Parts: sequence; structure tokens; C-alpha cells
Amino acid sequence: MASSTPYTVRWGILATGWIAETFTKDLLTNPATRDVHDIRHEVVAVSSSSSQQRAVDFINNVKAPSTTKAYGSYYELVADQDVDIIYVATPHSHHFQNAMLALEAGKNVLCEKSLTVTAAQTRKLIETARAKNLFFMEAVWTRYFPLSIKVRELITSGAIGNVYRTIADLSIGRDAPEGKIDFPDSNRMVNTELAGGALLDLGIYALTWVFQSLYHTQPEDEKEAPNVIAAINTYQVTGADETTSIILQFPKHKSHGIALTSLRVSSDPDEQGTAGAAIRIQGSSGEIQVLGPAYRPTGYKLITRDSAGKAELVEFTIPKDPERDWGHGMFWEADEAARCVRDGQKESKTLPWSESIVIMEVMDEALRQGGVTYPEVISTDVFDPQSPLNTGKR
Ligand SMILES: NC(=O)C1=CN([C@@H]2O[C@H](COP(=O)(O)OP(=O)(O)OC[C@H]3O[C@@H](n4cnc5c(N)ncnc54)[C@H](OP(=O)(O)O)[C@@H]3O)[C@@H](O)[C@H]2O)C=CC1
Ligand SMILES: O=C1OC[C@@H](O)[C@H](O)[C@H]1O
Repeated sequence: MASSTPYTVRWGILATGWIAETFTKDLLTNPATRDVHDIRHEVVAVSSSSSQQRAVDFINNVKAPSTTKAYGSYYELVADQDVDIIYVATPHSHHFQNAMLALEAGKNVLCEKSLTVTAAQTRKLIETARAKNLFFMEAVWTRYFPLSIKVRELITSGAIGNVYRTIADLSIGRDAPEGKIDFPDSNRMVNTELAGGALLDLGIYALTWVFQSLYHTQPEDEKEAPNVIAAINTYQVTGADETTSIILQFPKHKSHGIALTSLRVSSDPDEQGTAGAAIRIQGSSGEIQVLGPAYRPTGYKLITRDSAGKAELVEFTIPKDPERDWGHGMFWEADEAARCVRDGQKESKTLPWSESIVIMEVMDEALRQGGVTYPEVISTDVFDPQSPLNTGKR
């Protein structure tokens, strides 16, 4: 019989930026508010490469328990014996070195998207997790949304017949005068030293929908990596990709995925959803339209030949913890990680290691075709504990 005591997973937070704060607040929400009763999360330590004070401020800001430890370096966090799993929330440039630091110290890891800068780095992390028998997962939170689960079920149950095409867009209109993009050149969105660019930051979500609908749902023995054709415009100021369009062809399945991303135009110009579905999953007998944003979808429509203009929008709301007045939707991926740690699973079935590798290979290939390159210090697949990416020396 299942135990009625929830399993507690103890988290260490590596970095104190925007998403670290959002994710940690989700960890601190009451799981019962999303009807989860088998696991619970504890935030036991937070680390900042900038200063210990920054970690202290973070803990106060998110209203974590007063017992939460504050560290002024990533090294102290990965050595903490009370931490079960580390959430890596640095810019993508840092993920490889930071996640390796944690894995080498024997810690399970949930690492933000995009998982790494190159596919070779992803392979190295997975080899290390496998060799050390540790849990490792790419934090693509969208995959764990109840809406994503429902859409995958609709596809595998044949609700739209054979799925032949998916078109997915995540673009944010930050066009500025004189050819500029409305981010400071040093911002991680456009700074190649931080692996900036539309594809690694936003395009990953368009690819997530292509992969959820055309690859993940393929039977295991029929899995087929796609051919890739990419067009990329680079930002004249920094060399990062500003508009990237990828066609993914799955020849055996006769299907195409079209993944779009841009910093110049928006997939939702009025931020009201007026522009229509951000994602269209098209099958032989109908289509599923998902309302964006692609990273935090809000509803779907199932349109079939029988819909006769009456297809209804099925909305999904993200539960809030009334006590904290908070709920962003990142808790579902945290719940998945906690259950995997509890059950001794090293990878998530919803985003297996092999799939993360294929997705990184697609992004590698697209960037290669577009001539985008990143500095050696962030693209090397040689682990260096003393890398500036680990010490925080900027
Ligand atoms: N899942 C999601 O919805 C989202 C995911 N992300 C992903 O999370 C990651 C972080 O993004 P975000 O939180 O927006 O970024 P921020 O710039 O807000 O935070 C990044 C943090 O990383 C640490 N850091 C270490 N070295 C550097 C450096 N050289 N430059 C900047 N920061 C550094 C800092 O923390 P400290 O000083 O404490 O070490 C900093 O606060 C990215 O990979 C991004 O793709 C981002 C937004 C949404
Ligand atoms: O992951 C993300 O989702 C939300 C976006 O605003 C952000 O740039 C990106 O990193």
C-alpha cells in the first residue's frame, strides 16, 4: 500500500536571477493546491556566485524558511550533504560547467533550458549522470503542464488521425530603430558570451512542440531523428541569431515540423491571443491548436472534420496557492523531478536523455547552417571546475 507520508525532496538553488526566483516560489507553494499529495519540496540552500548577501536577499525575497542556508559560491552548494537535487538557473552559457560541477559532486540535477550550448556538452553531461547513477533532467517546464499531457494523449489516441505537420512559433517583438534589438548588448538574450540568441532561448519551445507532437509520440522502435533545414538572420551588433526558422523533416513518418522564433516580430502582438494559435498540430482528420505563449500555454482547440465550426476552446488555468498568492506552473516539472528521485529513476520518461540529445543536435545543426558561433569558454565540452563559469569571476 502506498505511504500516506509525502516524500520530501531537498532542493539547492544554483544562482539567484529571475527564473531562480520564479521556480523557487513555485517550490514553496503548497502541492495540495495542485492536488499533489505524494511528494513535497523543501528549499534547503541557495547559492550565488556574486555574494553570500545576494543569496540571503533571495531567501528573504522568496520567503523561504529562515533555516535555508545562503552560500556565496556554487562550490559550497554542491558540497552540501543536505541537498538532494540542484536546480541550475544560470544563463545557458553556464549550464554545462555548472551542471558538471553538481554531478561531479554527486548531486542530482534539474538544469534550465536550453540544456547546453552544444550537443556534445549535453552528451557529456548525460554520460556523467549515467556513470554516477544520478538523476539529470532538462527543465523544459512546458512538457509537464496538464495541457501538454492532454495534447499528447489526444495525438496518441488518434484524435486527429496521422499527424503530418506541426507549426510552432515563439517570437517576441523587440525590434528597435536603426536595426537594433531592444535589449542591452550585454543582456543574455543577445550576448553571445552568454549564449544569447532567439533559438537557444525561445526557439527551444517551438522545438518542444514539434518534438512533443512528432517525435515523443512515435513508438520507441520507430523513433526517427529529423533532417534539418534552417534559415537564420544574425543580429549585426552581437552576431546572435535574431530570427531563426527551422524545417524538420521526419522522412519515414512523412511528417514536417516548422519551428519559428524571432526577436523582431511577435507571435502575440497584442498579448491577448488575438493573433490565434501559436501552435498548430495537423493530422489527417483534424488539428489541435494550442494558444500560447508556447512556454506557458493557456488552452487548446480540437478541430476535426465533424467540428462544423463549433470547436471549443478548452482552457487550462494554473493553480495558485492562496496562502502565498503564487503559482507560475513550474511546480509540475519539479514534481516530476521529485518523483524520479524518490523512485530511483535517472531520467524522466516525459523528456528522456535521448530526446534532449536529438533536440540539441537539431539546434547545433541549425546554428551551424546559420553560421552562428559561440566563444570557446562556453562551448567547450571539457569540464573545468575552475572555469570562470563556476567561480563567478566575470
Ligand atoms: N523556464 C523558463 O520559463 C525560463 C527559463 N530561463 C532560463 O533560465 C536561465 C537563466 O535565465 P534568467 O533567470 O532570466 O537570467 P538572469 O540573468 O536573471 O539570472 C541568471 C543568474 O545566473 C547567475 N550568473 C552567473 N554568472 C553570470 C553571468 N556572467 N551573467 C549573468 N548571470 C550570471 C547570476 O546569479 P548569481 O550572481 O547569484 O550567481 C544571475 O542572477 C537561462 O538559461 C534561461 O534560458 C529563463 C527565463 C524563463
Ligand atoms: O524560457 C523563457 O521563457 C519566457 C521568456 O520570456 C524567456 O526569455 C525565456 O528564457
